[in-house]
Amino acid sequence: MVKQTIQIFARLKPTKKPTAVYSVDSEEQTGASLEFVVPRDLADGFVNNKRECYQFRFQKVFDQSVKQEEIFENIAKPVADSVLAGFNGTIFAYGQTGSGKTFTITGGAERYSDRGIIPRILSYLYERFSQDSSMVYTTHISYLEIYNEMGYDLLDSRHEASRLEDLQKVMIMEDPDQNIHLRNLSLQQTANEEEALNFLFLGDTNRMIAETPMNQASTRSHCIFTVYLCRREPGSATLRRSKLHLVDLAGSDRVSKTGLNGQLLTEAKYINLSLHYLEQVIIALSEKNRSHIPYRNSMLTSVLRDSLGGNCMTTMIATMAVDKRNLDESISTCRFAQRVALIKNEAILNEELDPALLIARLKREIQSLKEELAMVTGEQRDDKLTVEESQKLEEQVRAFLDDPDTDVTLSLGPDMRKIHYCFSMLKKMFLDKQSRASKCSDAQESPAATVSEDGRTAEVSKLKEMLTQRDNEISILVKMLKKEKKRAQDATAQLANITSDQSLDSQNALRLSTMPLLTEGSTETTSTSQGRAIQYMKQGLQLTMGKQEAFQTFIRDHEDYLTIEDNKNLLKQRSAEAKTLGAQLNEARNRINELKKQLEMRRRQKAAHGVMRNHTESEEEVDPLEENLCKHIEQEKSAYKSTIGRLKALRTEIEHLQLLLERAKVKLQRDFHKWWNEEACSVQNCESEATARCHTGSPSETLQPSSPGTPGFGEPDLSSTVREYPAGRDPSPDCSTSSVQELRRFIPKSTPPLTAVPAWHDKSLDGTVTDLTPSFGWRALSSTKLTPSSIPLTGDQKADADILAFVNARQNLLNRTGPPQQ
Ligand SMILES: Nc1ncnc2c1ncn2[C@@H]1O[C@H](COP(=O)(O)OP(=O)(O)OP(=O)(O)O)[C@@H](O)[C@H]1O
Repeated sequence: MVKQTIQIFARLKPTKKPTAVYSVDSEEQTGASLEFVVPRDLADGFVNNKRECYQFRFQKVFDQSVKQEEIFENIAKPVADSVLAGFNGTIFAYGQTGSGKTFTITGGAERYSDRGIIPRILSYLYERFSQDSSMVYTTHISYLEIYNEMGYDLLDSRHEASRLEDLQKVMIMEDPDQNIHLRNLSLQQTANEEEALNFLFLGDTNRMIAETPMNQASTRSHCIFTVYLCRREPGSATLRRSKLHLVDLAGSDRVSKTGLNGQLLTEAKYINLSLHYLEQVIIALSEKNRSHIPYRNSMLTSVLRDSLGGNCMTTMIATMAVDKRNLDESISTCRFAQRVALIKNEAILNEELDPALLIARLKREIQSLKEELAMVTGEQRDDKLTVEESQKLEEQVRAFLDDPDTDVTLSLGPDMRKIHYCFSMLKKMFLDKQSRASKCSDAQESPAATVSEDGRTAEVSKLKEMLTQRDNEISILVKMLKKEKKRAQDATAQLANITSDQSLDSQNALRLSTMPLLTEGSTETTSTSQGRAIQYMKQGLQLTMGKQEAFQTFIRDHEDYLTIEDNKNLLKQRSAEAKTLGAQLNEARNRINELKKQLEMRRRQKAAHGVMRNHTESEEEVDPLEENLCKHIEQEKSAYKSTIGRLKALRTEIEHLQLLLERAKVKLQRDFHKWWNEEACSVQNCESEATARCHTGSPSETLQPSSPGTPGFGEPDLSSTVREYPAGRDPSPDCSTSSVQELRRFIPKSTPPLTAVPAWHDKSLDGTVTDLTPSFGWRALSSTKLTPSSIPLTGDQKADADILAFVNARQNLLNRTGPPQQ
């Protein structure tokens, strides 16, 4: 890397006009200085009139008489040499219009000796190429014009024939490494000096020229002639690429002084703007600690990015006209150059490897290494393993995996092909195993095996419902158990209190006399409810064990239980009678048949005997045996008819009993269903009340009995109360169905109860007779003023006293509190 400030040179344009007072002090070692002396009377405007002497330092100052040859030798040739060495180089000319920039960079057209830097460098480069046969040089040329911030390719063949605005614009592209690339700028390869000069001529011809008042030969565009050089040693992959920018900038004249207008003023503004950005970049580069350099502000600075503060050895030629009238512009140019001189560049040798050559070299190296390896191992290796080698490796890998010894190794030798093959095999096996495992897990989580969330929820709610039902059943059964226990205790206590057989008989008599009988009214039910009950009975098998047990207990406590049992027994009895009658009938029929046979036999014997004797005589004779037989037959027939009549009546009675039983069963089921639901509601209410008490912080955690009107086993048993409480003390205003039913056990019906035997002759057979015991329902007791005479009594003294006491107590209570709600 070469660190170097931009080299600045000054070149003064020859003039025959009166010149400003200046002096050039050239010193070999430290460079040269250019000094302008400005008389006070001449100073005005731009020039600070307080100063008379302006001194500027340059690497070298080329006075008016210096020829192009010397410029090339001193300025261009060192740059060309560095480019040949592989560094980037830039030479740019800066100065006011007509100061000799183009003359310096390109040269004058009049004399061959006026050739400028470009043709001389081209000539020099090709000369050097020819002198250095150890290297292969390749050159390309581009010629870019920047006009009004637009880039044009001066080597475009269409340039001459087209207007400037119709030409394709050169675009600036920037890669991620911030390297600038110019799209639409042609790179022309030139094999020799002549080709290169032809392109230079083409570009110069195409160069946009517009006349201005200041200088008719002046250009208002920036032109960059670039030579791309590639140097390579034959057979070597190393390349050295370098480029040389030769830049002819537009005139640096101040717009105010040039007096331009219209289109030219616009151009001047662009030129000045472009140069202004160039100045900014140069100022930024010359200042220390400036991190941002505004290269992107203009196309010129973007293209010259490498040349200004980058990887380049840059040289500036400040061209000046030393006429008195151009003194201020010359001083301005010198000041600009002084800033440029502060910019440091870091040029590096642009050496790189040719990929194609590198590949070829590596291939050769691989081949030689293979040959060496074959010599050492004694075996020739191909790129791929043979089939036998692959199979052998697979066996080795399987043996390695199957070996339970964890320290086992897989010996493959120094052959990388085998190592790679084994690794790829292991990876494949691993991936296969992974994929199998994922398939298995997918199968386990298949939709068929997954119960849907909805299904689960429904199942859970169903189970919860069943759980609640079982809880209710358990609660009801527990209550029933308690009740049964209490009854048993009461019964035991009562038995203990009974002292005489008479009282025991009285109790039994009372029990029997108050036994409710199955009446037609009690079986009253609508067809709908009956249908439901029958349906319910049909579903009896579906009852839970707890409910079935409750049902059995309920039946035992039901008011119709004894009636049903009596009717059942009666039915059995009648069935047995019918069976007996049937047997009697059969026997009578047999006897009659037997008698008929005997009679027939006797008559045949008589007939046979009559044939032998006088027929008429025989007819007149009366046979006492025959008469006796006929008489017996008649008697048997009569008895037979009588038995048939009895059997028919019995069958009718049996059918009626069956009907009664069927109705009783229906009623029983209906009552049980109703009772069960009420009990379930009661349990739930108790639980919710207990929960509410818990939540409200009630001190009582005990489950309270059901409220009046709500049936439940927690209530006092009315039947036992009636027996145990003295007259006039009504234990409870309970109006529940169970209480009424209990009451019915102890109160006889207002009309004689229909016993099973006479009932089947009654018109209740058609089932239209209404309940014959309504006056003993709760409504009758609560709303009717009963007198002892209107109350049907049992005849038993103690039972009747209990009934009257209960009725009076109930009536007294009602008088105080009013009738209870149904
Ligand atoms: N050193 C020199 N020796 C002889 N002639 C010169 C010299 N420098 C410039 N000239 C002449 O001066 C005239 C103007 O020069 P040139 O065109 O090079 O100026 P310029 O700075 O390029 O102007 P512009 O800014 O307009 O391009 C030309 O005719 C050129 O031949």
